[in-house]
Amino acid sequence: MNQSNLSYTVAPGGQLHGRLRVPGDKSISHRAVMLASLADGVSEITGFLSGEDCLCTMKAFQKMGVRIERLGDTHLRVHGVGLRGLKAPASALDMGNSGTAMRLMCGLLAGQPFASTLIGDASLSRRPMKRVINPLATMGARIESQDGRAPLQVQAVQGGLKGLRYDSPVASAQVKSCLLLAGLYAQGRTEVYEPEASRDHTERMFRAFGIEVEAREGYAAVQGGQSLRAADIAVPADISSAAFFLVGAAISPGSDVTLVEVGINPTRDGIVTILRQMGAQIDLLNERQLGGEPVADLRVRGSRLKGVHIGKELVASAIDEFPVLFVAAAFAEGETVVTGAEELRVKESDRIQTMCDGLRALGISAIATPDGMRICGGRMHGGEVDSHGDHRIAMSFAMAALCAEQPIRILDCLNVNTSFPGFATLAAGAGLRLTVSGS
Ligand SMILES: O=C(O)C1=C[C@@H](OP(=O)(O)O)[C@@H](O)[C@H](O)C1
Ligand SMILES: C=C(OP(=O)(O)O)C(=O)O
Repeated sequence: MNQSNLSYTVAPGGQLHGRLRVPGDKSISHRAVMLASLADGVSEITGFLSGEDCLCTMKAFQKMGVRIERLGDTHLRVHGVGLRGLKAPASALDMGNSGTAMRLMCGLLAGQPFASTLIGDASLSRRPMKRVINPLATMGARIESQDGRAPLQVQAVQGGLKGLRYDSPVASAQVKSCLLLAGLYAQGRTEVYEPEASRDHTERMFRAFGIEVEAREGYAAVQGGQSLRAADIAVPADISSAAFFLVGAAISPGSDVTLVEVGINPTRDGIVTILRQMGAQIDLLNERQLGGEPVADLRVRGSRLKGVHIGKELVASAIDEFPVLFVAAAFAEGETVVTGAEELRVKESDRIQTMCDGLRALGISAIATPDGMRICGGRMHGGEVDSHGDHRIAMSFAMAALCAEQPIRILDCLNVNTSFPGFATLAAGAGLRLTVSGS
């Protein structure tokens, strides 16, 4: 996607109120489509995120011969073709803006008896793919790239893949899940060790589809050749989308918001831990299980926040929430220091630099470091920021307006649709003074 002329203008002040359901979890929606497509039998997915990223995954499987019915905006019926039932796609598979889709598909396609090509938009074509290409090559896959970047040409391999034991240098669920998916097609066992625990949705969903997987913190392993049996999946609301409202309500005194049915998987709940350390008032209500994942209703009320130090041990469990956490830090008393978060530099944008530039443009004192940021809480005067087409940056600065002194204009916001269709309407309904212009 090229730069869009869709912008947000958010008038300062206001509070957030209400009982809201943010859309379905992006990570879980991708995986649900993938595993349902590879299963024997018909699966239904409810609460599916019909954002651009997951729609790319859905279209990729349709191109490979999987019948997927859309029974509603968030309700899919997937006619699985079995582990070995995919057909060669007639043209390149477009993964849009989605790193998760490209990396997971790369593993899954490496096991197919046909060649395929994965492409993406300008942002995705800049992101590093050697982290999956190299271990897949050790398994016997042949993937050609543009010096480690998309387009990726995945070749059919004679003789199939072989399992591997991989010590991943990064805590990345995308790398781990890519290898576990390839591992389904490999001879023997595929094992992945990680420096910190990354999100475990793949492991949980493997079990739901009848795949035996051995998993513990920082380790996951699967035996090749297992078949998947169809399963119905109910997707929880996405904690990464809820995060914008958690921070928006936490920074604006008088706010009181309840976010319902939010996934609180312990590999994803770093945002709650960190905000509570900052002094936020968050209650977890009605904790229960949904589709093999823990969920709760999260009630958050405005409070005074204080700066904190966030180190590597919390990074993976809040990786996509740092843009909005930097906004919380901008309004907290004292200094917030984030370290061990260099992965933020290779997301949809360089999220350290983009956030630092934006915060400084709005009058906040922030210093980017190679692996994080130092932010001094203070007064935000408002102004114009560029999201660089990064959905999470756009939504984070929108929430900042709640405590700014002047309006904030945010450029290039179209990609909000990749993860959070309906954000502007939901946020405005809850009290954010947001107007959208352009297309
Ligand atoms: O596996 C996933 O669904 C994801 C893993 C994370 O990426 P990394 O695995 O690259 O850290 C995260 O940033 C991304 O939004 C979704
Ligand atoms: C990093 C993200 O997604 P992906 O890696 O799938 O593009 C995100 O949604 O913040």
